[in-house]
Amino acid sequence: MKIKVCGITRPEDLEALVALGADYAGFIFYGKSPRFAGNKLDGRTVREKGKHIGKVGVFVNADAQQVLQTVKDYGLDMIQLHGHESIALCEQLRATVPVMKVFHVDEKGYGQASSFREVSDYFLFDTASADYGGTGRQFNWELLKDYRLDQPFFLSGGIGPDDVEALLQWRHEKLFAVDVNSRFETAPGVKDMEKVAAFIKQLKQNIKK
Ligand SMILES: O=C(O)c1ccccc1NCC(=O)[C@H](O)[C@H](O)COP(=O)(O)O
Repeated sequence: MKIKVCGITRPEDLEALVALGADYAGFIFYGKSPRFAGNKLDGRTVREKGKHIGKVGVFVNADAQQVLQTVKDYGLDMIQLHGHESIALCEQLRATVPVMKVFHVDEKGYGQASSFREVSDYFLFDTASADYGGTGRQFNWELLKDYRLDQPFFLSGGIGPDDVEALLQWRHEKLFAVDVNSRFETAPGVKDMEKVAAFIKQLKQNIKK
């Protein structure tokens, strides 16, 4: 199982993630997020310090030009579309960069994921919220048990330091990565690297695939 740590806003946190062997770092390019990276990290820093980690840019209802310029500036390896982006926009962007479309999970299911299967490389499943993401709240993972699409998914939403055992127990053949964020912070955008280190170590040491 891969690990993505989202909401990185400090060069030292990016460096630490690389040293810890995290698979992906997430950078939020959504101005209303308290984890907005656009005014705290410049492209050169991210490209240089993030050479050995997958760099994922998180966008919410941004237009194609803004996304593509950011992909170029920051050397992003994948984009995470966390808002109400259309199938057409995903298709357009995917011609340049791999796309991970986000769906919010509730009792009704996991949104329109099946309609986006031709235009997404991955899905990310997060907790439903008006703020889009970073809620620190978990959804019931069992709601994904009937997920049968081809796309591998990132499991997200309120995953915290105490969830290692539950993650190791929970099995789904399409579970590709776990995404963590606000439960590993001392303040929004400031990661608690001791907690992140312990989480990565425990998960990587015990995971079977
Ligand atoms: O984290 C944010 O502030 C955020 C705001 C708006 C859109 C997305 C955002 N985060 C994207 C992520 O991928 C988070 O890791 C995901 O929502 C889970 O966050 P958390 O519940 O805090 O673990």
